[in-house]
Amino acid sequence: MYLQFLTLSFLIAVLLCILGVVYCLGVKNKISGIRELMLSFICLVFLYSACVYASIEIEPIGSLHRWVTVAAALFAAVFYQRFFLKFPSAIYPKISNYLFKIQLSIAASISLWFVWETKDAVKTFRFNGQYWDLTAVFPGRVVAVFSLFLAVSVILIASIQIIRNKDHKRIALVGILGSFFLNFLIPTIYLTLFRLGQVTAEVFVNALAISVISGFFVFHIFFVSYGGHKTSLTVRILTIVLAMALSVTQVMSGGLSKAIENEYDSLQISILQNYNPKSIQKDSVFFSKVGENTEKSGLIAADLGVRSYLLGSSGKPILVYQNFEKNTEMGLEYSSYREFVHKYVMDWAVRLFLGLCVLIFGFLVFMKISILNPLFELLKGLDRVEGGELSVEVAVRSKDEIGLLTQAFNAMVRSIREARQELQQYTSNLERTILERDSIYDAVPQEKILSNKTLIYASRSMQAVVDRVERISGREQPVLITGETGTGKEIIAGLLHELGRGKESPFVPINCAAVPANLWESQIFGHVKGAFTDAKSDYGGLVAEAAGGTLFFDEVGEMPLEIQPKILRLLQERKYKQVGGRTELKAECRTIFATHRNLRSMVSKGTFREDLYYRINVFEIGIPPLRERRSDIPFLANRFVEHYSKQMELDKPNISEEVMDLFLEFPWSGNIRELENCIIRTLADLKGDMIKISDLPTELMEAKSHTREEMSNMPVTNGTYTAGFESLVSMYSRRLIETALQKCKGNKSEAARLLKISRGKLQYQMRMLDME
Ligand SMILES: Nc1ncnc2c1ncn2[C@@H]1O[C@H](COP(=O)(O)OP(=O)(O)OP(=O)(O)O)[C@@H](O)[C@H]1O
Repeated sequence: MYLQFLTLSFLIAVLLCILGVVYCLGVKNKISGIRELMLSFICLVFLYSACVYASIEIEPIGSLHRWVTVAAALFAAVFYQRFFLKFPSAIYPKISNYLFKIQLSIAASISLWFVWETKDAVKTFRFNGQYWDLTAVFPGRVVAVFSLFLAVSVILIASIQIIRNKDHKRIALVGILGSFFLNFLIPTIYLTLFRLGQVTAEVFVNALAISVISGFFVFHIFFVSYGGHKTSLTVRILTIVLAMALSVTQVMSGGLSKAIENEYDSLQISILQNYNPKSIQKDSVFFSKVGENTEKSGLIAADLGVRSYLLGSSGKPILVYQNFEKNTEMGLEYSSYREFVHKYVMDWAVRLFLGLCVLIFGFLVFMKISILNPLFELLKGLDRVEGGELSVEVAVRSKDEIGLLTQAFNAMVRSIREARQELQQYTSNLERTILERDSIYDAVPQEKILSNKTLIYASRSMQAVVDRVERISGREQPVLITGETGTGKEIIAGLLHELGRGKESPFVPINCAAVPANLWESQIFGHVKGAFTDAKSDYGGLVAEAAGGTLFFDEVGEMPLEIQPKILRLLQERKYKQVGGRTELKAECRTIFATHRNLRSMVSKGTFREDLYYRINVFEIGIPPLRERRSDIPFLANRFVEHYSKQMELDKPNISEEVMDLFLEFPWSGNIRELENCIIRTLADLKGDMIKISDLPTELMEAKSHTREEMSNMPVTNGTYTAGFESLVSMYSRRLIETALQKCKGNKSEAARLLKISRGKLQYQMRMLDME
């Protein structure tokens, strides 16, 4: 048995198809590029086999494998199109479902038509020779037209998928058009030339095969690169390797069959001229058929009256044999065939080498662009990070493996950057706390009386906040107030408003977390009667209500993303339209925003618009949490006791020293609101004229007993403080961390939670104390 290159290429294709099916059955990841490559490759092989077999009458559909291929190809083409209609996202699902069913029915009908045309052969099981030469030409053409229609539609659908994907639209379209040109225009040109008799069938088939392979190659590179596949790098490499393998086999098989044919032609001529029946050797080995010129060779065979003969001519023996009554075929004798192939292979090996050099060069360029360049960019980014530049963001050029690596690198740099910011914040807080501690006992209370509240403060940090409010109160630009919940953002917004626009002007607060998503626009901008079902009358909206005064957006971090562009326009152009209204109205209010969220990190996560963030953040006022301005606590506590005892009609009680110490130590995660609530609850149940520990809400009493227990563990035993302040604090911190870690079995996150600090802070402390 002699394997020809053509057979080899078919074998490779079949093998790849089988592997592909096995692979696809096991793949769960729907956006795997490898799965997509395998599926479309299987369909493609069938599709083009059908086109070659059925459309071009190089050889009419004859043997069983051709018949099966054509029928299978019809179904493959339908599935191929279906695949692209659903991948990576479904296009017109309802219509495409109907389309799929109709196409399946057409494929089934054509297949049945084949069977009908060949019913005699099916009955007698005669799938040999050229049995269907005449009968099946017409359905063959239908298959060709149908398959080509499906193939064109596949490219169009893939183009739509790429356009819908939005990224890299233009370059992807260039690729698709290129592959369309290779896949369809080149074969069509060659088909026309072939029909006009300008090129031979072999040239046409070779042109078809090469353009299909390269078209497939280009199509895949572009579709996979820009279709958002996570495994696209592997697929692009696989595609190139596949294209190389197919090109080699195709060029070899095409060239070889052409060369053999030429050889036959010259041999036939010389044999027919120098025919001598006596030189024939019986029972020689036959390897291939010639098919052409059977008339003359048939005459020779008939003349000889035996089944097979070896004719010798010009040193090259050729076999003539008769296999059926009327069919006579010719072929080279095996040893001369082998000699011929060897000679031929050497000749073609050189050309192939040159071709492969071009492909390898292309592969290297691909490696450089797709892999090496992005990797070098990553290395450069790394160098900059090592040099302390943490604002590095390496551009993500694709969504493939290298793209994922770049994203991971960027995420890593981002978290280092955030950790450093956190650390800086922590250090400055620490410094502030130390300053506060020093000033706690000589603080002097200050008051700002607002229309409905009194702002009290004594700490330096709050003094700084109030100074800043006074400085910027006259400006028109938006102000962003940040700080933990309950720190007094709204009261500061009130101060800003009253100092700037005056006590008489309106102050309109809106809590962004409390507005239902569908009512945002009409609440802020107002609506005209009948603009929507519930708009029974005209409503001016909050912007109009705040005219001449201030519109205060509390919890701005909760503002829905869809409404943010409208607020941005309001701030930029100071104009807005009511829902259902036609005229543009002028906004005449000042805007203040407040949030307890970290808007900067929301921007980097894409949950808050960057442009709006920069627009509202013209002046930022950060309010420190209560635990960092403890000198305010005694004055706030006394003011709340005074205010609420009056409200509850009680005689104003005093706060015991022990309670005030606890107030100063307590972590107050809810800040001033928590302190205020604690005093209201205490007053409600108070008996007597002194607030004692036992009168406090349970969580504060528990905190007190824990603090006592913790304080008794302090490494100060003899009251001499010989170790000095720094080492005593370090020793105590070490002991606290050790006990927490022991309790949590070494789990740092849990220990940090127990100590009520962040994990990062715990790790930082452990490093400072040499505990790691
Ligand atoms: N310095 C202060 N002096 C007197 N009362 C204060 C002070 N700061 C805050 N308060 C009171 O504490 C409570 C909470 O304050 P406010 O509502 O302004 O905080 P917030 O930061 O806006 O809270 P949230 O983030 O929950 O909106 C209010 O009752 C307010 O009157």
